[in-house]
Amino acid sequence: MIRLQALGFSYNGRPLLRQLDLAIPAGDLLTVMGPNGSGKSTLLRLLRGRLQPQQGQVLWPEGEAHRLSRLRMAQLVAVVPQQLEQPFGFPVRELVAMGLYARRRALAAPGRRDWLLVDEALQRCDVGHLAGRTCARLSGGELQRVLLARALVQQTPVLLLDEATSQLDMGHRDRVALLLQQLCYGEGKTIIQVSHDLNAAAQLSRRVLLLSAAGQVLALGEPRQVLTAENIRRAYGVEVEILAEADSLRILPRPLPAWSGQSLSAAGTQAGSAGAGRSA
Ligand SMILES: Nc1ncnc2c1ncn2[C@@H]1O[C@H](COP(=O)(O)OP(=O)(O)OP(=O)(O)O)[C@@H](O)[C@H]1O
Repeated sequence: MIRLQALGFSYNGRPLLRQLDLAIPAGDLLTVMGPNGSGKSTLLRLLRGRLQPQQGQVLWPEGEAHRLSRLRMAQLVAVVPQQLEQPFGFPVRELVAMGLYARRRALAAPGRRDWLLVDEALQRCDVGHLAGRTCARLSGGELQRVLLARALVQQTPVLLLDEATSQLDMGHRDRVALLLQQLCYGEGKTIIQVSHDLNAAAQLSRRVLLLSAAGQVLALGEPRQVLTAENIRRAYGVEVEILAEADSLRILPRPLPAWSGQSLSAAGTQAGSAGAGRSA
């Protein structure tokens, strides 16, 4: 169980997350959603102790997140980032093997069992055929699957994904969605993901946390309770149609308005003006 208690955070005095209370039980599949700049990635950084809360706490069973060592945190949580900060010259198989280091005491070369683990993760993420390629030459979607494989090799109880499937084609997105469900519902991992994909969140998640543009909690709960037309309008300032059936929830965006010569500011489509809706 991870607990956020009255969590608050500001950048340069500009408040972002405020009074956030949240309990994340083991085995949760929580999707964090909200407009650009609402604090989703910041929340993930606070969760893994890379940022220190200015108010409140982020509590893991082992202690406050920002007080845990990097090694301890790497044994608890594997992160799939949006992208690599720098292009990597490593071969794919070696990058994935880096996920092993949180579990190994010495800097010894990986053994046979380690490489089996690496190859299994490569297969699960459908990047086995890329094992010998250089990371710097991968496409965006290929690299995202390689980074997911690295996270699997880390064998942590918790996975954090920051828009980790944003560059996948439809086929790979479905495949990774199934893999995430298997990891969570079949293998008991806790998954906390940031996503802009309302439909994937609706199908996959146990719970959704929807933030407002100002970084406050608009709604938290099961997808059906959170992903309502009203909440989506308040968060993003867009109109959607919700098709709710017994075993599925589909969110259909209304067609884009035709451009009729108005300026963007007059169209009022910015998420920052969430709640105002479209004036066009
Ligand atoms: N190091 C920083 N210093 C100052 N401001 C920052 C810093 N990092 C992020 N911000 C600002 O804080 C806000 C929240 O950023 P964050 O990356 O958490 O948003 P997000 O919800 O993940 O957005 P997106 O959907 O665009 O990925 C943004 O306005 C961003 O510009």
